[in-house]
Amino acid sequence: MQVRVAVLFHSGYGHTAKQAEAVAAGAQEVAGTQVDLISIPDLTDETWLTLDAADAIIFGSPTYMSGASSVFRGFVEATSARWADNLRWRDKIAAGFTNSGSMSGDKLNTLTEIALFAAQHGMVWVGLAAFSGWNTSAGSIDDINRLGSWLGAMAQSNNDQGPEFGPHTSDLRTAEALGRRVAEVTGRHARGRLAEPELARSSAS
Ligand SMILES: Cc1cc2nc3c(=O)[nH]c(=O)nc-3n(C[C@H](O)[C@H](O)[C@H](O)COP(=O)(O)O)c2cc1C
Repeated sequence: MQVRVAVLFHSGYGHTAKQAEAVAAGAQEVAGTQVDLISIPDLTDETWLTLDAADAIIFGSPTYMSGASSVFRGFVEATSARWADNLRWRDKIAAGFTNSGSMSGDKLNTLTEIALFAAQHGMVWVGLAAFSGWNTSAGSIDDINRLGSWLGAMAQSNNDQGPEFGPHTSDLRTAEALGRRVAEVTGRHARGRLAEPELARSSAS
């Protein structure tokens, strides 16, 4: 069966867009996954329907002033019509990613914002599930999850360099890992939902 994963993001200067492309590439590696990569300024009536049809949505925003960008927040508020429609996005898989200039830069707050937003929609949150890297004497800047996040994928891009130089390659591999994981979990979730009537029949008999 095919599952649909949408990657929905904002990027003011192109760095988070690169992270979003890596998330999408990771999801695309999982057989049976259709991936739609959607930038918030490009949202149309049609791409809103793509979000409605997705089995999973992975949300991404740069960290601006300790939280999601105002463009991303505008999108969050625009989803309230879906929320009011009896939680139209209930039970979709959700995940998140963010990128900022500093190693911390308070970007955990951005992921927390995104996770709470997904919870308000009744979505099912999927974290990174990858041990933190770069935190032992033998660790390396090239480790997966070098910034040590469980909630979602974090990336860092130098403030004085354009997106041709950042985010760091290990953060892009971490983003790919998030995309892969979400696609795999979404496949399992979708297959489980398909099997529900079958399971109900066998437990009733
Ligand atoms: C308005 C603004 C606020 C920012 N606030 C933070 C911040 O709180 N923490 C941080 O580490 N970097 C901060 N930055 C740096 C950005 O997160 C960083 O440049 C990032 O790579 C931008 O991603 P983008 O190119 O996708 O827009 C800020 C940048 C801008 C423009």
